Amino acid sequence: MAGHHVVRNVKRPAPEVVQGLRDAGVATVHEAAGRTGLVAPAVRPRQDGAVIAGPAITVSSHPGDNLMIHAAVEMCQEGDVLVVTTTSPSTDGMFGDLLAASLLARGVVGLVTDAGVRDIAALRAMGFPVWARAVSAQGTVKASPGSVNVPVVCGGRLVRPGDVVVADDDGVMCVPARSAEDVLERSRARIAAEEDKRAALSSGVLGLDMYGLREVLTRLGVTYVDDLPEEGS
Ligand SMILES: O=C([O-])CC(=O)C(=O)O
Ligand SMILES: [Mg+2]
Repeated sequence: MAGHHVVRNVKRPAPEVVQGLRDAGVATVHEAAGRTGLVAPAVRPRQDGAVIAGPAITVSSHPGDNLMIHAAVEMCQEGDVLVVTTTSPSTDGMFGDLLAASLLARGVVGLVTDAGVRDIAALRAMGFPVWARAVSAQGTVKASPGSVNVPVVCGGRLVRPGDVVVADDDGVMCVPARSAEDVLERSRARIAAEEDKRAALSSGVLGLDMYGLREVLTRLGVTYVDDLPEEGS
């Protein structure tokens, strides 16, 4: 489908599924998704301690131009996460406290962007969390067409509108809408298993024994010696 579009309809996943993935956190969800779906770590948290999850509203924008972010705000609903990408690499500060005020008014829980943000002190003070490739004061214009709610690539990951974006201090995950329930189930199983492991490790059990890693080391030819052998011996 050629051209630029603002797509109105987004199929959003069930709120319980979104909430469950948020509670599980990025690292667990990433493991549960078979170690797929992680947005590149260069798209990193710009505050401490924020944890969000929500359906993605996506923006494909011309670099250095935030016109389509303004168009996207109107498409956002309570609980959504705005995901902004540019059609070629850009670190321009295309998002700041004014746009955040607008998103907060619609109940949006955070921004993930492959480009830059600015007004970072104000964003932190107002409690609007952002995960961004850059912080840059570089200003942008409102002059070029783009699209809202089309599939985009953010930090090397495909993000479709309505996919579940989970973001915390560890980074950003995108869970495809069709596998969100399955990934939640696997996340819960991992959390339960990790409770037992945490208790064992805290009691002094070694990972070497708990995971059967002594055999792995042996198989890989790793040997234990009391002292490093002299060179040449
Ligand atoms: O207005 C802009 O171009 C971006 C910005 O700084 C804001 O949203 O506050
Ligand atoms: Mg500003």
